[in-house]
Amino acid sequence: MKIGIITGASSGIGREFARQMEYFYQTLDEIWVIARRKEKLLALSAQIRVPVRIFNGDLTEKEIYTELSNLLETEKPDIRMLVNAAGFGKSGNAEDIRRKEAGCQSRMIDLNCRALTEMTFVCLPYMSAGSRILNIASAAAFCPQPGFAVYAATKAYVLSFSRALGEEVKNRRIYVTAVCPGPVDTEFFETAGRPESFLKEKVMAEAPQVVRKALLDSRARKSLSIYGLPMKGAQIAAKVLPHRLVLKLEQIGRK
Ligand SMILES: NC(=O)C1=CN([C@@H]2O[C@H](COP(=O)(O)OP(=O)(O)OC[C@H]3O[C@@H](n4cnc5c(N)ncnc54)[C@H](OP(=O)(O)O)[C@@H]3O)[C@@H](O)[C@H]2O)C=CC1
Ligand SMILES: N[C@@H](C=O)C(=O)O
Repeated sequence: MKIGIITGASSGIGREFARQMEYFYQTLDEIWVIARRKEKLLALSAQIRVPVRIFNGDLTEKEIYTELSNLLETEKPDIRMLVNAAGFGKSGNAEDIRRKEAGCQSRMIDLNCRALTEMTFVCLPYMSAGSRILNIASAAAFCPQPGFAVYAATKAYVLSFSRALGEEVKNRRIYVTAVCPGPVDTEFFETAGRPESFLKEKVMAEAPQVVRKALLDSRARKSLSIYGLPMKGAQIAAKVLPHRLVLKLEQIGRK
């Protein structure tokens, strides 16, 4: 059985991957989707031609990994594509966030970093030559971001982990792509709060385009997928300019 697995499929970027995946992989037997909101996953499954298997759970808790591992062990599917999209952010000074919402940033690290890593290791034994992993990092990974400090740090982890893992599994012909979008119009900002920088509002992208580019880049075995000129510019700027200067420019961009 050939399958795709998508975390964070109940909304935004993850849901869009679920919608587009069947067109990129015409031979998939099932798509397995993971998120906490079951009703959203049920609604998604009604929109997709390929049978969808729903895993309703919290990726920061261990139960979901036990359920998934047991099923993988029983069914031994060939995972053709894993998309790690579950994640969240929170705008504001890190210390203020901690004062107002104790535990929020630790949960963010747990979901954005630990859960993504654990999902990858749970799935890798069931991946074979030509399989793909897409880890949703962010353009926030390119440089530290005051006002998004912990979030940007989690995404720097995702980018670093993905690129190193990509080298480690290359000899098995498994291809890893770190997807680094700038702001995308999804429910993300309901949790994160509207972007502090007016520049982010100006470059807001749509999930279908970001996902289409990511799937094409994955097909082309690229280790990095960056949608749109503004974010490509941001990546180059973060590479060539001293981060001290980029940090100053970011502070000017904050409202
Ligand atoms: N939107 C943006 O501007 C950008 C987003 N990203 C990244 O893209 C990814 C997807 O975000 P996006 O689609 O925009 O945001 P959404 O808020 O629309 O989607 C987040 C998804 O993560 C799931 N999720 C959240 N917490 C948990 C949890 N504890 N356990 C399981 N699933 C969870 C949510 O499902 P549920 O609530 O049902 O559990 C939802 O499906 C994230 O990693 C985000 O950091 C990167 C760059 C830009
Ligand atoms: N890239 C976006 C989130 O990851 C943002 O910077 O708002």
